[in-house]
Amino acid sequence: MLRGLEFGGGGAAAMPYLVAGGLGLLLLYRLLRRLQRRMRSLHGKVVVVTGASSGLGLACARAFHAEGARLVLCGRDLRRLESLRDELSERGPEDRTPRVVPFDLGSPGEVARAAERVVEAYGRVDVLVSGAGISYRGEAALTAMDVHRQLMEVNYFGAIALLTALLPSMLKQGEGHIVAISSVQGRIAIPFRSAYAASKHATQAYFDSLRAEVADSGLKVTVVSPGYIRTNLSLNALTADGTPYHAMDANTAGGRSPDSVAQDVVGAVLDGRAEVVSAGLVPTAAVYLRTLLPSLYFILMARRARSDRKKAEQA
Ligand SMILES: NC(=O)C1=CN([C@@H]2O[C@H](COP(=O)(O)OP(=O)(O)OC[C@H]3O[C@@H](n4cnc5c(N)ncnc54)[C@H](OP(=O)(O)O)[C@@H]3O)[C@@H](O)[C@H]2O)C=CC1
Ligand SMILES: CCCCCCCCCCCCCCCC(=O)OCC(=O)COP(=O)(O)O
Repeated sequence: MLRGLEFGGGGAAAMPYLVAGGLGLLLLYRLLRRLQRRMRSLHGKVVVVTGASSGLGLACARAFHAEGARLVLCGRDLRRLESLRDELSERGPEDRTPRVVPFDLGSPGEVARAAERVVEAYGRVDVLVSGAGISYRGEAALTAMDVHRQLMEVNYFGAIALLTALLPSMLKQGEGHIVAISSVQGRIAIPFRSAYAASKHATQAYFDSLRAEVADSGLKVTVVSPGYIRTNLSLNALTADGTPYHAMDANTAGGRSPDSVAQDVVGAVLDGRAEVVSAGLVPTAAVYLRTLLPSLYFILMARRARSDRKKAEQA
């Protein structure tokens, strides 16, 4: 008994040393990661960015260019892609002038040809940032099937069609990095986002499978799951009948800056991370809640649906 008490007392006395040791190990781990990151470089790497004409993709293009990468810029809006190319070409040597490959990810016929032009641009692809995407706002029960299909076509099928066309050359190289820009809505589903959340859940699952399959081929796969970002996403979102939503949501307007999320994307590539949840406390907590206490999460989401519906009726 006495011995036990003595032991207990000794354990309490050792606690500060254990805490200090733990913190020391954590600091050492962070320091090593920072050193490792400094040793990796994106200089001269060929980085393909889809969705480079706006928002997060545009910010990623700027961030990778600042790291010394050679860029291939993709999107539909040629004018905005060319304007980004001109902006970046003024900031780097001529051999790093970005190439522009415009195409519609929602048009299956265009993707294979576009992939050829993407590889031709610099003769290789080191990093693919699959950032293009559209969102949606609507009641599942009232949503036209064409809208569900369009969300899947752009966010999921288009993205994996491009990747499938680029994979053989990346596998042949034996090194490369694939970054899927998903969303926290690839981990949790919220009301009135059925088509969007479904397309992002599909993205998460596909890239998790792929990561395992290419693990021994020298290719890394990162899924980035951001929370709200200040971009045009809500303006461009589709509604239940397929017409654009055309409004800036408060959540979108109050979201993180695209530049800071782009820094997380660059960091994830430099650190070779498998996944990054780039979101605030509440969306991140929601991801854990959905996994650990799903019944509570479902109750909260039913409440959210009721409240959103009431707000829409009053508006
Ligand atoms: N904003 C947010 O709150 C969040 C965004 N995300 C994700 O970030 C990604 C980027 O979105 P974000 O920057 O916010 O939104 P934006 O609307 O600002 O940008 C979307 C980009 O996707 C491109 N795109 C859309 N449709 C197509 C298409 N059919 N073919 C080719 N390119 C297309 C657009 O280019 P163009 O018009 O030239 O075709 C544009 O460059 C998306 O995958 C989104 O789901 C994730 C979490 C939160
Ligand atoms: C601190 C304890 C919190 C416990 C969690 C309670 C659950 C609260 C639910 C919160 C839901 C967060 C949703 C976040 C959605 C989001 O960030 O989505 C990112 C996007 O992709 C945005 O696309 P959208 O078209 O929806 O604007």
